[in-house]
Amino acid sequence: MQRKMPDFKQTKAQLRQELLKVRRSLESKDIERYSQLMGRHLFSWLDYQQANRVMIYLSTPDEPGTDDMIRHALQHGKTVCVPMMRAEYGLMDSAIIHDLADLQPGRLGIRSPKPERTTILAPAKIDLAIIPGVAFDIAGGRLGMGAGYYDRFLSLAGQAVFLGMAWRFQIKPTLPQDTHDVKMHYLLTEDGILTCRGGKM
Ligand SMILES: Nc1nc2c(c(=O)[nH]1)N(C=O)[C@@H](CNc1ccc(C(=O)N[C@@H](CCC(=O)O)C(=O)O)cc1)CN2
Ligand SMILES: Nc1ncnc2c1ncn2[C@@H]1O[C@H](COP(=O)(O)OP(=O)(O)OP(=O)(O)O)[C@@H](O)[C@H]1O
Repeated sequence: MQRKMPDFKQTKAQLRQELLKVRRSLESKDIERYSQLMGRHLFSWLDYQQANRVMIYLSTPDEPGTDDMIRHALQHGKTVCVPMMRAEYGLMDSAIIHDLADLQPGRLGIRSPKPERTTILAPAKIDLAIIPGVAFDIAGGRLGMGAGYYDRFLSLAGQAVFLGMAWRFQIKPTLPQDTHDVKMHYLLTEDGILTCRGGKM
């Protein structure tokens, strides 16, 4: 007999599986087009324009692409940092990069900064964090890959505006939430930027 997960965890796991299946079925030309639109929404947003230190996730092929955002932020003189997973599962740092060439293939199919090319930025110094998700809800709730990397990390980034970034179909009215789940202030999709209920104004 299969061991039963608690209901809550099971609901999250099931939802994660369903949404990832849809995400992985997207066509690359749509991914490219929608990612470009998302870039345009971001670049014209005041919170982005005013941010000096920006943390941007390193996209996998089925996620909204962030390479153009990284290039744009670097060209505009911002300090850009990216997630660097530690050897201990569930823990990560933010590493400053100067170029997309500072990256290499990493664990879990996610690119990672080359350690010799990067320095760590304290999470408390980040102004804006652009965060991936498997799903978000309109109150800012987030469902991630299920390892708790971002929940742990963002609890240390108290200064930052949290911008969740996902395809429109990943935004749900409500998601199951744990007490440790960190809430997004805004969501970015191909349709634009949405302010989360109870988020920073
Ligand atoms: N681009 C990106 N970077 C990110 C995240 C993310 O969602 N997207 N994360 C968000 O928190 C963290 C990584 N979290 C992850 C946790 C588990 C799995 C995972 O189990 N993946 C595979 C197994 C892959 C393998 O073992 O090779 C799976 O989907 O089955 C992936 C990422 C930090 N960096
Ligand atoms: N701040 C935290 N402190 C301690 N444990 C945590 C914290 N955040 C998450 N966890 C634990 O990590 C595991 C995964 O959490 P959860 O399902 O919320 O991950 P997620 O948000 O989907 O993943 P990720 O952030 O990697 O995308 C859970 O067992 C959870 O209890």
